[in-house]
Amino acid sequence: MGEAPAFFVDDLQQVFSNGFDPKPKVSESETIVGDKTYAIGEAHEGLALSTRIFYKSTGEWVIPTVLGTKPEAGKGHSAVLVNEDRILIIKRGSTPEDCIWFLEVDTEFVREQRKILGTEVVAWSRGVIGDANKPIVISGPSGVGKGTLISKLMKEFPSMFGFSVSHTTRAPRNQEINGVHYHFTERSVMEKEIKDGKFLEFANVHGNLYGTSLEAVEVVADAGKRCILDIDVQGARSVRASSLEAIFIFICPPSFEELEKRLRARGTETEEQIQKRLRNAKAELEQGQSSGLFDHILVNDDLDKCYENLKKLLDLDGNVADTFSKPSSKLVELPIDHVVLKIDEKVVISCRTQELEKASKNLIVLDVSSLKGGAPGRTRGLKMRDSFSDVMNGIS
Ligand SMILES: Nc1nc2c(ncn2[C@@H]2O[C@H](COP(=O)(O)OP(=O)(O)O)[C@@H](O)[C@H]2O)c(=O)[nH]1
Ligand SMILES: Nc1ncnc2c1ncn2[C@@H]1O[C@H](COP(=O)(O)OP(=O)(O)O)[C@@H](O)[C@H]1O
Repeated sequence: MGEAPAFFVDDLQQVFSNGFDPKPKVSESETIVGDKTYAIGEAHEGLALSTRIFYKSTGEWVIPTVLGTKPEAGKGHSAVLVNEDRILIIKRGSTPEDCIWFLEVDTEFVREQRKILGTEVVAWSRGVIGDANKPIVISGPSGVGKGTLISKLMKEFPSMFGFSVSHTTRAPRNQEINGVHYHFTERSVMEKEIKDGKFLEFANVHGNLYGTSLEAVEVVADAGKRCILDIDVQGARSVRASSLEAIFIFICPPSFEELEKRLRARGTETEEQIQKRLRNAKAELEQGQSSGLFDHILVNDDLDKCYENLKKLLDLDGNVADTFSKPSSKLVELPIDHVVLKIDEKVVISCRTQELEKASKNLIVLDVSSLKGGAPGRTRGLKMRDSFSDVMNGIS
């Protein structure tokens, strides 16, 4: 049988009596991960959960850079370390959509961000039961028709898809709206935000800085929609290395001449900019088609045909209606009072009840063996069972 590595503490101020944090916490949990102790605190209902780390070897407290949307404090929480790389937070008496969170402390994404930022880093993501639809990354050379295809998809399925609005330092084109097509930004501002860990990925493209903020992806996920990212090949590579689990699609032109024709016909760039985009297109086409980075390659010759193929690979062919896809699996409803225990790959949540005979009916079992992705936004793949026999059958 297993261990209970996490505990729940009320009125903890006396535990941290070293003067580091004079403000009394409503509650705070501590989770030990190797040499570090992660203290997650709730000061007041509605405020974001706070995180600080105690280094046993040096006896120091450190405030990390916290990435992602933080959960709001409520009526306390339980914390349990899973897979050695993330802390599962179960909020007491919270709504089904808001009760399961992960604080990533040593995932690939966090390790990567630690290298980039040169600071201690943790990242929040919300736990999702089952496998919600993966985000879609679309890449391809300038002028190939990415924007056109994405617009068609968003127009036909407005409730299903949401566009990740990138930041860029390039000037807006005539029809482009700030906050809709891009967040048009000063380079110095964007560089500062990159340093502050606000970006999932960024790249220099055609002489300008482009990047996907964590928020851009989270806003779409929070609206319950499937996120579409229009980013270059370098960006696709960064996303592939991150823990955002996505489908990667590369769009090719039927020929280089046709690409040049489309770019000129669009009439949005100067001759110098067109030349730069065409030079870059050669490298992008080589990398996109040969790197194994992309799951699918689509040739955009006839627009309608290409659009049909895009829909086919997203399982949208046939009579798929534009419906808001609610998570199909059952959501967790937790009473305020519960106890959490980790047994192998299962987290058992025992909801307290007065009547002993009902005890077995008040167990919720979360299977954390196949978690996918993570920050930014969502950790998918949590499985849930809700009877005692399931626990016994699942754990030998
Ligand atoms: N890495 C990265 N690339 C981006 C991002 N947003 C846009 N891009 C890419 O930047 C390139 C230039 O985009 P844009 O200036 O809109 O020109 P267009 O491709 O000719 O329409 C395209 O390859 C986009 O896919 C982003 O957030 N990150
Ligand atoms: N299959 C196609 N055949 C002909 N023209 C196309 C096709 N797809 C897109 N276009 C046109 O090519 C130009 C570039 O398309 P756009 O969507 O802006 O490309 P991207 O976003 O990849 O830079 C636009 O003027 C668009 O109307």
